[in-house]
Amino acid sequence: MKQVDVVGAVLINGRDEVLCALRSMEMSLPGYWEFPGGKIEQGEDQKTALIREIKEELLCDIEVGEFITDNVHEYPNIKVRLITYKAKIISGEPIATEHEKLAWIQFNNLRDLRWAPADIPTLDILCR
Ligand SMILES: Nc1nc2c([nH]c(=O)n2[C@H]2C[C@H](O)[C@@H](COP(=O)(O)OP(=O)(O)OP(=O)(O)O)O2)c(=O)[nH]1
Repeated sequence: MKQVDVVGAVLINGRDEVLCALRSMEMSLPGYWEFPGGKIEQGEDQKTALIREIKEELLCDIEVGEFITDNVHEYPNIKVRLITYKAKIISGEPIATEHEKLAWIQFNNLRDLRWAPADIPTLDILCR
C-alpha cells in the first residue's frame, strides 16, 4: 500500500488552546478534524516541510518546537505516517485557505471533535 509521510503542527496559543482544522468536502477524509500540515516533499526535512505547509495553508509563520510523536495509520487505501510537533505562530493570523474552518480549542475539549484516525496517538499524548 502507498505510504505518505505527513507532518502536522499542534499550534498552541497563550490561552492553552490548540488550532484544529476541519477537512473540507474537497479533501480526502472530509468532515474530520486534523492538525494543519501536509506531505513532506522528497529530500525535505520535517521542520522545513511543516513551516512551508503552514505558510501555504494558513498564510502565517510558525516556530517549530517539541517533537510529539511519529506513527503510521493504515486507512483503507493509503498508509499515513503522521509526525507531529508543537509549534507557535510568530507572525500573521491563521486563515483557512483549504480547510472548511479553523477553531482554537482548549486542551480539555480536544477529544470532543471527530479526529482523523491517524491523529489519535498525538491526542493521547496531548490529553494525558
Ligand atoms: N495535514 C494533515 N493530514 C493528515 C492528518 N491526519 C491524517 O490522517 N492526515 C492525512 C490526510 C491526507 O491523506 C494526508 C495529508 O495530505 P495533505 O494535507 O498534504 O494533502 P491533501 O489534503 O491534499 O491530501 P489528499 O486530499 O490528496 O489525500 O494525511 C493531520 O493531522 N494533518
